[in-house]
Order: sequence, then C-alpha cells, then structure tokens
Amino acid sequence: MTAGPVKAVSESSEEGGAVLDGPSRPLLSLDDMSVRFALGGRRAGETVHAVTEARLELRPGQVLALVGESGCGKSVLASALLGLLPANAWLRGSARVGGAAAEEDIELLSASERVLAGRVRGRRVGLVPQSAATHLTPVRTARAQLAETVRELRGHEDDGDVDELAERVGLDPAALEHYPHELSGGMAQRVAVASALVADPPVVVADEPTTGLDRPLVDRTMDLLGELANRNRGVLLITHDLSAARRVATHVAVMYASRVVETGPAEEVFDRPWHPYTVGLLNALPERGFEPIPGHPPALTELDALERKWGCVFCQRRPDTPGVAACDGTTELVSYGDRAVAAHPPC
Ligand SMILES: Nc1ncnc2c1ncn2[C@@H]1O[C@H](COP(=O)(O)OP(=O)(O)OP(=O)(O)O)[C@@H](O)[C@H]1O
Ligand code: NI
Repeated sequence: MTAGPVKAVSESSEEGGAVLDGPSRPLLSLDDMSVRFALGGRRAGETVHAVTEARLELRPGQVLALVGESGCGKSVLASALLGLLPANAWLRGSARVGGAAAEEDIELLSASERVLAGRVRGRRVGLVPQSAATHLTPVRTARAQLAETVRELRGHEDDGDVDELAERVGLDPAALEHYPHELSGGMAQRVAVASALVADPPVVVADEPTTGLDRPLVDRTMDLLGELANRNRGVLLITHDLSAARRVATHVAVMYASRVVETGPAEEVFDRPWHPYTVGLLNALPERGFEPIPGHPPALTELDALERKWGCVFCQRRPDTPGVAACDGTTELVSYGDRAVAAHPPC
C-alpha cells in the first residue's frame, strides 16, 4: 500500500549508523508474495494457497492492521517474514525489510537461517507471536527468559532492564518470577510483547497481541503499538479485533481467502469501504448490528480452480451486498490514489 504523508526519518540506523534525510524508505515491502503448503498423507497432491500475491508496504510511523477472518492467511504471512514456516511451505515473490540505505535491505523470503537468526529476528523485525504462552519455555521463569533475550540482543543486561520492559507492557515485575504455567494468558501475552521490544526493532509484527486481555489492557497494548509508530517504527498488527485496530491503525489491509482485497488509510477504509468483504466485516461489528457475513470462505485447496472459474471468490459467497458496485471478476489489486481494491471499483 502507499502511505499518506510520511515523516522523514532522521536518526541513526542500527546497522550502518548513517543518518537518513529526505523521504523515508519503506521498512517492509511485500511484492507478489505467495505461500503455499503441500499437503501430505491422505491429502497428498493437494496444495493450500495460504497467501496469494500479497503486495503491501509499511513505512515509518505506520500501524498497518492486517484484518480478515480466521484462516485467511494472516499468521502464515507473518511467519513467512521471519522464516518460521514448516518445511512443506513453498514461497514465491519478495519481502524486503528496508534499512537506512538500499545496501542494508534484506530479502526475507530467500534469507538463510543464519541471516534470519543473526540479523532479522528481534533486531530488524520483532515478533509478538500468536498464542504467546506456547512460545515460552516451561521450565524457566518469565524473568529468566526475558533476561536471556536482553543479553542476546543487547549484549549485556542490567538489573533494571527487565523490570523496565515489564512496566512498559503493563506487567507487575513481580509477576516475572512465575513459570509460564503460572501466568494467565494475558500475562504471557505481555511477556511476548516485552520480548519483541527488547532491541527496539524498526518493524514489529504483532499477531493477535491482545488475545486473552480485557478491554483496558487491549487499549493499553494498542496504545503501546501506537507509540512505537510515533517514534517512527512500523507495526504490522494482525488482528480479528477491528475495534482495537481502529484505535491505532493508520492503514488497513483486508485479507480474504489468501489475498489482500483492499488497502488504504485506516480512516477512509473504515468509513468508506469499497470491497464488499470489508463492508461485511464492518457490518459484523457490535456497534453496526453484529450482522455476520453469510456462508463460508472457500477451501484454500480449491482456490486456484475457484478463481479461474469465478474471479472474485467473495462475490461467489455473497453476490448481493447492497450499495456496492458490481464485481468485474478479477483478483488483481488496483490502485486508486493511496487506496487499492481488488475486483470491485470504488463506489
Ligand atoms: N503447515 C501448514 N500446512 C498446511 N496448511 C497450513 C499450514 N499452516 C497453515 N495452513 C493453512 O493456511 C491457511 C491460513 O492460516 P493462517 O494461520 O495464516 O490463518 P489466519 O488468518 O492467521 O487465521 P487466525 O485468525 O485463525 O489465526 C489456513 O487454511 C491453514 O489451515
Ligand atoms: Ni466480487
């Protein structure tokens, strides 16, 4: 997606120490990125189209909310960026994490494990994983695990470092003495957020960072992500929670059945959605009457054949969204100024 007005970055890059003036470079650029999974066992020969030709851009100062129903490919997209997909995954296209200058860019999809582990994870891209609790080691306290991340990424650790991180994410430092099984889901979630912030990475990918949190903590977590953007970091916020996204997102990308179907500045997309799927998602919000989208998304193993037959597979599910221009059936995302939409021209 293209950005609205973007502030220039004027600070040291963590690698080159160069000072960058003028228009900022994207922090993250996805270009025709696709992820497929080859199934095995009884389903051998079938292919899951989990992410299809994604094109997105994240710039300093942006919180880009990636929204869409369960199973549309959001987590797979995030995991692919960090090289965390299983061996049956097949990747195509490009995803670059941008440095202060072009020489510092890293192509993530073809990066070696050595580059991903040594230069990307935690350093260039911080990840708050989905179901954070399962990412903690059961036999060590939360404090021991956070302290280890601090030592690894900062090269040293002072007594106050871990407490300071805990406080930043709204966690009582005393809670860090607990083992993961003694933490509530919300506490584990905040430990994960704290871990992602250790090296102050330019990009934070947060996959459902508010699962298990009550509303005040949801708001606090969202505000924390918003503060990162205010300091010229970029946040890719994956969430089901459109209300939470609305609170901090500067931009939105709506995903349906593995494809990004609409992108644009958050306010415009929320206030005047173009794609009937975005309209449907917004109508399902409590304040808009909880009207669910009828039917189900297509099976991602059938997607190729369905798209060849129908083009826009959403109109196949819901052919008659009121107030939305008819679909011309293509799947390609077409730009109109700083917004883009697939299949359905602006109305
Ligand atoms: N290792 C895998 N092998 C085969 N299919 C997979 C694999 N991992 C994920 N998938 C499939 O890829 C699709 C996208 O999954 P993904 O987890 O990205 O969805 P999501 O949008 O993040 O959903 P949720 O909001 O529930 O987390 C799903 O159909 C899922 O079953
Ligand atoms: Ni359509």
